Amino acid sequence: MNDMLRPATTAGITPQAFEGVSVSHRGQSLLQPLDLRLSGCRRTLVMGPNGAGKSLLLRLAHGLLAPSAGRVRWEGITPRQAMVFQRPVLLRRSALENLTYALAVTGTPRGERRERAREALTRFGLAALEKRPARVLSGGEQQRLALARAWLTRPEVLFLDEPTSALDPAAIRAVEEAVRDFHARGTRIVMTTHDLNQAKRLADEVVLLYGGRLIEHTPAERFFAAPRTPEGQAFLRGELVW
Ligand SMILES: Nc1ncnc2c1ncn2[C@@H]1O[C@H](COP(=O)(O)OP(=O)(O)OP(=O)(O)O)[C@@H](O)[C@H]1O
Repeated sequence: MNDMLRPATTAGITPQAFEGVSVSHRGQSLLQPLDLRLSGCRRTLVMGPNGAGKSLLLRLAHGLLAPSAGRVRWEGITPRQAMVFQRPVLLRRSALENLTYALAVTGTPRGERRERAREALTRFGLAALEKRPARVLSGGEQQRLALARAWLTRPEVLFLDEPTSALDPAAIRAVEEAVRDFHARGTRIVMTTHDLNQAKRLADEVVLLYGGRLIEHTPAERFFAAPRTPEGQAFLRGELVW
């Protein structure tokens, strides 16, 4: 079986460790030294006010940004990963071609690409739009296309950076449904959001950042019932602004 098509397994996703990781820029500290370990097939929701460092944390985790100090390492074989952004990065091609291209890059035989791409379009409610240029799709449609593309690569870990912040309620529901589907298929989810209710709906655990500091890494049930820290309590009351 082509390695890219190997099903993700819930048990064996390599843990990821942040060890003394910090980020600074021109002498200014953006992320203070933090230790964090993400493991298992969990849904980790990264929360915090604007500028807290959520996107930095995700970019570090996905290897898009190198830490200024410390290291981010996989405690074993680097898993298949995908990342979905607030504004999807799509090719200037049709919706279908965006997906067949992703399959080509990941080594899927030419003869299988169209059928698999069409299956994914159907799954994400985009079958009628396959010929439409991806760049003219609505925000919600583009996000679903980005999720369909990620779906095809069967990631073991999916990073999502504020994937719903520009979407209407129906599109938000569709993205949340997709996140649940990824997780049910055995994908670890690491996702940033501003939306407390969304975090309540989706999270197994919460990472709270504030002012570039890691404040809490807590099981969701405990966090939403009674956060350990004053910052966590203030955040839940809507009083932690920046
Ligand atoms: N390339 C960069 N150069 C300089 N400063 C940066 C850079 N990237 C991020 N920052 C700063 O680092 C801090 C954390 O940014 P980050 O984007 O991680 O915040 P965030 O928690 O995702 O915020 P938001 O909720 O507003 O998206 C911010 O003060 C931001 O201005």
